[in-house]
Amino acid sequence: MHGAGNDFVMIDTISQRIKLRPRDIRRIADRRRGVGCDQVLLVEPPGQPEADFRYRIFNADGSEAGQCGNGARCFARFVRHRRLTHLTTMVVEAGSSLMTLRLRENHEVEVDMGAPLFTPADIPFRRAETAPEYELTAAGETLRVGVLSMGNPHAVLRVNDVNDGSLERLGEAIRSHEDFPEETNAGFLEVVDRTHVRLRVFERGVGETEACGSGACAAVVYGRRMGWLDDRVTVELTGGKLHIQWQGDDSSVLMTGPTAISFEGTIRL
Ligand SMILES: N[C@H](CCC[C@H](N)C(=O)O)C(=O)O
Repeated sequence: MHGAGNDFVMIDTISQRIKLRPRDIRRIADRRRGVGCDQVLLVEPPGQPEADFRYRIFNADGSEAGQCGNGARCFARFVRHRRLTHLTTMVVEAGSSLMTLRLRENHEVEVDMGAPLFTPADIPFRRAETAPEYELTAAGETLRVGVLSMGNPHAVLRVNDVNDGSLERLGEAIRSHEDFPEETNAGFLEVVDRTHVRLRVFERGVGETEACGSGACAAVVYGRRMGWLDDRVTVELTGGKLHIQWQGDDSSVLMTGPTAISFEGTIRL
C-alpha cells in the first residue's frame, strides 16, 4: 500500500499469528531481495478496551517508530478491505497514543493525530527549555529549526526552495545529530503562502521518502507557531498532497490524505 507515495507492507497479525524480528523487517523492506517498502506496518489486536486495533510501525532498517501518519490512513483502508472490521471510524493504538481514523470518500482517510508534544524530554531532544525554534549546528552549519513530536521526533528547517540541496547536504546530519538521543526525522519546509507549503522529509530509519504524514503535521505546527501559516494548510510533497488542520495550543492535529492498495500477496521468509 502507499499513502502519497510513502509505501508500506501491511501485515495482518490478527488472522495469522506471526513474530517478526528486525532482520525479517529488513528483508521484507529490501527493494531488491524482498518486497520493498519504506515501513512495515503490523495490524494487531488492541491492548486497551477503548481501541479497536493496535498498530505497530517498523522502518526499513528494522527500527520501531511511535507514529506513521501515512501508514495510519492505509491502516484504516486495509482493515476494511480485508474485512477485519465494518467500522468507518475506528480508534487505533500507536505507540503510547490513541488515534481516531475516519474513512472518507474516494479512499481518503482523516486521521486525528493527537496533540503535538513540545517538551524536549518528550521528543526526546537534548535541550533544557521548550522553544518554538532552536539553534542547531549540523554539517558545520548553524541552523534554526522547529523541534517537536507527533508521537515520533521531527526537526523542521525552513528553506527558500525544497530543491535547493539542503536535504541532500543536511538530512543525514540532522537525522543522526547527537542532540536527538533516538535520532529524528528531518523536514525541509518551503512556505509558498499562509495556506500552502512544499515539504521534503529525510526520515529516520529510511532516508528520503516521497511523503511523510507525521512530518507534514510537524511542519504545519512549526510554521503556525512561528506565525507563517494559518489553521488549514495544504502540504505538497513529492508523492502527493496532504491537508493538515491545527487550531494551536494542545489541540489535535488533523490530517487528511489519499490511500492506495498496490498489490496483495503472501510473503515467505
Ligand atoms: N520514519 C518515522 C516513521 C514513519 C513516519 C512517516 N512515514 C509518516 O508517514 O509519518 C520515524 O522513525 O519516526
